[in-house]
Amino acid sequence: APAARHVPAARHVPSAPSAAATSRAPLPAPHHGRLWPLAALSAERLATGDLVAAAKWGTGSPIDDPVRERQVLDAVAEQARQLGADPGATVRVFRDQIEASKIVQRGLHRRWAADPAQAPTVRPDLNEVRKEINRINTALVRALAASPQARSAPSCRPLLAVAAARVRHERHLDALHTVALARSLRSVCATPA
Ligand SMILES: C=C(O[C@@H]1C=C(C(=O)O)C=C[C@H]1O)C(=O)O
Repeated sequence: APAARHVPAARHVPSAPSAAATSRAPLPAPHHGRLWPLAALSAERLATGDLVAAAKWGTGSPIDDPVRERQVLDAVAEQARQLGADPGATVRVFRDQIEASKIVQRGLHRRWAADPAQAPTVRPDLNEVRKEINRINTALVRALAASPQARSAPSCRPLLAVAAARVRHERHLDALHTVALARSLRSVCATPA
């Protein structure tokens, strides 16, 4: 039939894709590969919560610092924009990251108040710890910007749960940090729970 000449051959023969058709085909998304850095970086960020808790312990400085939180959220929104990522989704994840850090800090302060022998004897410099947090924040924004498909896929929740479990074992997280890790990852998946 003459009309058939105008139809690309590859459409007629899907079982024999040309090299061009193969390169056009979307690669299977390495979803778990995109999600586990989010769990790993979240755990790394939570570990800084221990240092922040120690920096604030015995100083009278409150755990909640709304001015610093605003700076963090504004900075990550701007970084997301520069990467062409969704600033709203990025901010949602970081609100959870901040809540999770405060869960760790409150938990440790409770622990240290109940058993002063466990309290830290050296006080880290909060400004230095925040520089480290800023580095982790930037890495986390990049990991979020690299993972929109993995985060909107139906597989996001199970794969993220597997990644979090792996991180928990690798880092030997205690109950407090395990709860905080789950809190930190609450908004990572775009799909309903
Ligand atoms: C980590 C800190 O404690 C809290 C948690 C924050 C965060 O996770 O970025 C920011 C401010 C504080 O409310 C801090 O003071 O730096």
